[in-house]
Amino acid sequence: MRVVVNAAMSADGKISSRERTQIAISGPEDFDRVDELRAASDAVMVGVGTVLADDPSLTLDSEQRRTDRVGNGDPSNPARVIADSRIRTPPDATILDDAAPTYLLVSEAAPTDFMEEMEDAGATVIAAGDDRVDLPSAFEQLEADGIDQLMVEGGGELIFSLFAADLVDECSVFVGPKIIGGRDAPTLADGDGFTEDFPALSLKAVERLDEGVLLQWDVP
Ligand SMILES: NC(=O)C1=CN([C@@H]2O[C@H](COP(=O)(O)OP(=O)(O)OC[C@H]3O[C@@H](n4cnc5c(N)ncnc54)[C@H](OP(=O)(O)O)[C@@H]3O)[C@@H](O)[C@H]2O)C=CC1
Ligand SMILES: Nc1nc(O)c(N)c(N[C@@H]2O[C@H](COP(=O)(O)O)[C@@H](O)[C@H]2O)n1
Repeated sequence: MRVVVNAAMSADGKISSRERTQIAISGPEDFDRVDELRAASDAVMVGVGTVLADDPSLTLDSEQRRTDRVGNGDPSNPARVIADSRIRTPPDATILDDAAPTYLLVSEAAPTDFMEEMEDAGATVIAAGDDRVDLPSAFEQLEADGIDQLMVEGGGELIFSLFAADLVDECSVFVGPKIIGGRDAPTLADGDGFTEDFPALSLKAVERLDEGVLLQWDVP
């Protein structure tokens, strides 16, 4: 499975403010590129922190792209994937609507009644890991279900874990014309951070977009 990380950060490297509310860092050109990347992916993933902060839909904005996917024999929207060890996703979260299939990656510590509630809401629950989602194992199960390209939008905790598990193939970051600041504001990769063996990136493309810059790296 190809794993493509895509996010937007401020000029000072923040993906949100310390209040963890959704901030539009991308401009219209970048949001359109994100929609195109979603359309080219089998599934779009975020961590439960992003679900709680943003209540995203993770679906396509463009009607034409939905029509094109159906013409190619795909569902109109890519599937949605949430890493949520103990099921903190609220039952009324937008990602549980019927606009696209949703996979909830949970751990064995997730309460059984919550798992049933999510399945009743239409989600496919995949359990992997004792206390926290074991991403390599969960990804094997997604791949077995036909997900060949997974786009990961964030947030910083999930992205760090993906780099730590050596699961990222490509990383695209839009750097927007804002300073957000704040030592507690989330960055592209949070978690515990690396102190050695820093993942190395190979620069693939640099492009001016909106009033910012799109940077694209391969992760060898
Ligand atoms: N500018 C941008 O492009 C984007 C910005 N954001 C912003 O990011 C912020 C949210 O980021 P953040 O708080 O880091 O949350 P994340 O979306 O990264 O979710 C993190 C949570 O995912 C769960 N999780 C389950 N398994 C794992 C695992 N193996 N590794 C890591 N996490 C796991 C954990 O909760 P548990 O232990 O309960 O399972 C963890 O706390 C919001 O402010 C949002 O607006 C988000 C996406 C894109
Ligand atoms: N690419 C990008 N640029 C920004 O400026 C952003 N704030 C985000 N946020 C991500 O998009 C999700 C919202 O998606 P929907 O519009 O609800 O489908 C949000 O949850 C973040 O993952 N991304």
